[in-house]
Amino acid sequence: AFQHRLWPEIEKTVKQQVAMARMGIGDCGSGWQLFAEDGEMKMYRREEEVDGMVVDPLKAVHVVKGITGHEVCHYFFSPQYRYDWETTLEQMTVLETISDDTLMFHQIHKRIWPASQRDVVFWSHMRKLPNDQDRDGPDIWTVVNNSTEDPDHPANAGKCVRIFLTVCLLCQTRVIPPKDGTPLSRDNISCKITYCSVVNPGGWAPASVLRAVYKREYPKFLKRFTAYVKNQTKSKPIMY
Ligand SMILES: O=S(=O)(CCO)c1ccc(-c2ccc(C3CCCC3)c([C@@H]3C[C@@H]3c3ccccn3)c2)cc1
Repeated sequence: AFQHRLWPEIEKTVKQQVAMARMGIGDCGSGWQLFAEDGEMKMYRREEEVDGMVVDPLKAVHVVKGITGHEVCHYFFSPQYRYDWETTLEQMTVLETISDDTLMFHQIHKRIWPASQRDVVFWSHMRKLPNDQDRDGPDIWTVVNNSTEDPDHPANAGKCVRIFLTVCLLCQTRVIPPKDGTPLSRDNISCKITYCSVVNPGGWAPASVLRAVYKREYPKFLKRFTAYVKNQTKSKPIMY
């Protein structure tokens, strides 16, 4: 197939991000601190600063009943649903369709007072991965979003401060077949979701403000997004 200029970077980043997402939280010595918990959802962060800016890596793990990893990645990747679940989104543009599983986006996010408004340009790639731990287990699905440059959208040219991010959504479907051999239903499936993100806010913003934004927005985002996928899929055939 035709090699897009970004392909080597996409390959490398996906492998790297998937490997990191699969690593557990490790013991508390690993610097991950639990900062939000809601039922099956657990959110961890590491406090890190680059050039005095908060870039706290985030790792969330969640188990959601009744949906598959393919369905979670489909609704996360596909642009047509994004305004339904991404509450901080003010504008989203698909800049390039690199392939049917790889897009380039420009997004302007709502201003979060007192920080100035932010925008981001990133490529987004969705992929099914072989389940190398359990050969005949269900596949693993992932979406990786990674900031990139676009000559038509230079950073900090307009009113927005350009942010930089790397995001990995890794989903593992679990199937527990019913004892009595009846056909599988959504009651027999669940999805283990690992969401990793590192957001560099671009321009300086007070650490206390950013950490408050992260603490509020990330749990809200993951709960809202997973509830959205459950609602969208509940009366549709299971997409494995
Ligand atoms: O997973 S994605 O690729 C989904 C596609 O949309 C993605 C996730 C998060 C962001 C994002 C962009 C800007 C900001 C801030 C930084 C300073 C002021 C605005 C934030 C802060 C962390 C808070 C936040 C967290 C989660 C959701 C929305 N807001 C997050 C962008 C994309």
